[in-house]
Amino acid sequence: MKSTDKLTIIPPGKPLSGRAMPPGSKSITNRALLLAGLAKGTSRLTGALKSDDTRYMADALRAMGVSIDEPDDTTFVVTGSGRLKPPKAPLFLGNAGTATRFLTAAAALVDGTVVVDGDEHMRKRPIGPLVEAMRTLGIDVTAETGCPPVTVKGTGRFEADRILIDGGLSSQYVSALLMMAAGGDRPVDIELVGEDIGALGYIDLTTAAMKAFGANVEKTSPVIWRVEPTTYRATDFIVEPDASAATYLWAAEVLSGGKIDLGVPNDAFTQPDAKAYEAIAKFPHLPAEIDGSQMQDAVPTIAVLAAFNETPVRFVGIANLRVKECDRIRALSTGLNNIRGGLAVEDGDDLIVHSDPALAGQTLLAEIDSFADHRIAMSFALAGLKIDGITILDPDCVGKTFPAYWRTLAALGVTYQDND
Ligand SMILES: O=C(O)C1=C[C@@H](OP(=O)(O)O)[C@@H](O)[C@H](O)C1
Ligand SMILES: C=C(OP(=O)(O)O)C(=O)O
Repeated sequence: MKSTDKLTIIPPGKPLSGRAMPPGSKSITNRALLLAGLAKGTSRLTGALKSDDTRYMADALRAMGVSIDEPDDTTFVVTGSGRLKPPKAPLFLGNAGTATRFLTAAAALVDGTVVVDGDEHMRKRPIGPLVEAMRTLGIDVTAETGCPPVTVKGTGRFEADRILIDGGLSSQYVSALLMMAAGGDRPVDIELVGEDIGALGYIDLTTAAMKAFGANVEKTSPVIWRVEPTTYRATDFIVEPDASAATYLWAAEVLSGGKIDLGVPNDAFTQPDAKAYEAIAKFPHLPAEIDGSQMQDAVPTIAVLAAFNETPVRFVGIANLRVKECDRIRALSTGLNNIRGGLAVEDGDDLIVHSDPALAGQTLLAEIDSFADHRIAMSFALAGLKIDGITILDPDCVGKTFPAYWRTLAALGVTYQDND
């Protein structure tokens, strides 16, 4: 589809049915790219995601001396030398949280200076806890604003047998340190401090990927992981489909009353957002309270679905949605209230969606600000399946994780108004 600054969705008026595959997992692709880049030898990653976030990771690794070929749309062939080289210029990582956090820690394994930077949105996303934890290892690292840009002056080694990290704002700090730790010269215990961490399932994804690349990592208590200094071994690796992307298709299915074949069973995912299936399958009887803490990226999907539910839904455990690509709690309440005033209320860091099944079939002209956030654009497109007049601004932002999103909906029978 051609690039456009707005896209109006025409409600299909029929159940959406057919085959629609989500792309490869962003989270797993970016872990596998990094681990393959740190390994010595050639790794073949298949089923991988090609999108803005994975391109930023791949290009950053290329800038650090890793050779990466792309023989087709879902494969990366990665050849590392076993050591990342200092890049000649700052690494620009757009608004890719995974790439930014993972490479900040990995930069400690580089003998030289690495500047990790991103776009104006990334420059507002906190990285202070990760920077502080790295400093306690004697690594020279600075982030003046507590957000990128981050400057890491690595020596290629670090000395630590214990790292304390507060993962309350982002589990990615913990994942970043875990992946770095296998490149050390002695066993390291990584210990969570502070209150809650977000989705623990992302840590499991990290340790599973590390093991696949030959690392020896073990959970020795509910808050401690021990990582042995194995470095990484090149391997062939299959990336599973993206569970967060799957949530839009699951929601489109229940909203339209159709049958969408994702080509992968809903219980085959190892990613945290796969938990969303259970909630989505209850539509139009979603629970009165949904804890989003362990399936954070699925909350926008379920929140828009909740607008059409029989009864109101309160989303709890979602405070760190405020520091994602945008403040997602605000973006959701703004978009829902734009569709119909009073549809959503922010209560502290909870979001209450005052459901109204009668929204379906109405014409309500609403231009939805995506706030440059792929998940806001993709979620509100779901409202356009039922309400006539929903226009998504900046629809191209879906390129962050699901570049084929609009084409995928079109293949299921969704049409768009030509706004030109
Ligand atoms: O580790 C990962 O792959 C991710 C962790 C989550 O972020 P936080 O840990 O920042 O909550 C999630 O929102 C993000 O899309 C991907
Ligand atoms: C929060 C997200 O991304 P990241 O933190 O990787 O930028 C997301 O994809 O919803």
